[in-house]
Amino acid sequence: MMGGVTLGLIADYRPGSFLLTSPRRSLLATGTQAVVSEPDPDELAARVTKALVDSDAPLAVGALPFDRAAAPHIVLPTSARWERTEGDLRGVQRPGGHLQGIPEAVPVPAPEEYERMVARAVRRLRAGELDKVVLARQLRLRLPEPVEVRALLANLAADNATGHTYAVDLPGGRTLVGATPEMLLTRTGLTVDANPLAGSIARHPDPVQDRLAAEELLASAKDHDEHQVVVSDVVEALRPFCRSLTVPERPSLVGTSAVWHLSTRITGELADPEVTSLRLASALHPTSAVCGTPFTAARDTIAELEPFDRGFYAGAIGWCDARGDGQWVVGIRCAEIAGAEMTLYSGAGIMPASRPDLELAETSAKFTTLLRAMGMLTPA
Ligand SMILES: C=C(O[C@H]1C=CC=C(C(=O)O)[C@@H]1O)C(=O)O
Repeated sequence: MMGGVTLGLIADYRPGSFLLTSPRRSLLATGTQAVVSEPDPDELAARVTKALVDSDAPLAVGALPFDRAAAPHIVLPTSARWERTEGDLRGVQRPGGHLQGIPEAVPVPAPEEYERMVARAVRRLRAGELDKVVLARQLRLRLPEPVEVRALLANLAADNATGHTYAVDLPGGRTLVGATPEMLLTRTGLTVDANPLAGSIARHPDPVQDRLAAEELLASAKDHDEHQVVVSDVVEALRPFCRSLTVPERPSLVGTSAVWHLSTRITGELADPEVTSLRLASALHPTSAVCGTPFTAARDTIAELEPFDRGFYAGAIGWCDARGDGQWVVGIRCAEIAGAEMTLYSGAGIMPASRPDLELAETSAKFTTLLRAMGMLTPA
């Protein structure tokens, strides 16, 4: 099925591997020497660094869950390979079939209930109880056959060449697979980069309409406010670790295959070279791009209104080496896969000016990243 197609490292992906692509290079890690699942961020970073120094593992890979108190899943693999990301990644044949043809596709909550959730959140936001909250929903699919993760990864990478395609094994025989446009944090020596995204609009198959959608986003006060909340939070989270920080005045526009986003690239210089990328990722995550602000009020609102546990959705996925360098991305535009069962996740930032119908439409657009890679939607 994948013959003759340039897939880079994805061709060697096997169940249990860890894959993270970026536009320039991709990482495939295999085997397990040790697993670290300590929730305390300082302790986690210290244990992972010690394990790396004491072992011959080239780096540590894995995921932090959305809930800071829940156990992370960090693995010391037996081997890791880097490869330049191929410029001409192409997808493989998509299984095909329209969503209506899938035997079971259950939205959780039902769309009208999601709109009610958003309306409740908007009332709280307008009453000043919090400034922003990100509310997510699921789409649960039961497929006729187990999901072919490698083929799905190939399609995700082909459709989302400017983002990060990932697969990470989770405890309990589940795999989190996705293609995120959002880089949480990269540490290279003393340099730290973060690229928060927030404020979105669905893309359009017609180029003229697509450009109009992008302009609508760039002109939207609600989306700029939503974006600014995230930028301020990321800057505040990085400040204690950095000697200096550079923050552009205005966001720029980035596009995935499905959505336009407002994006800001923040750069900093670390004050302490001992602070690892894993420690920084734990300090930043979950940002208000996936949770909200103030943090505690947003987290409690999510726990109260969302009818499921996010698990590793909206967590952080990445790697860290013995020097502390590494990269972590935000675990969105993803699905948790267990055999023939697939749970897709999609969230939207809710602000006082949010409209429930538009937030529902935004989450539907975000689902299309996975649905298109599964061949369940005609490509735009
Ligand atoms: C929470 C998600 O997206 C976040 C990232 C970028 C833009 C977002 C927004 O505009 O709402 C979300 O904050 C998701 O895709 O599930």
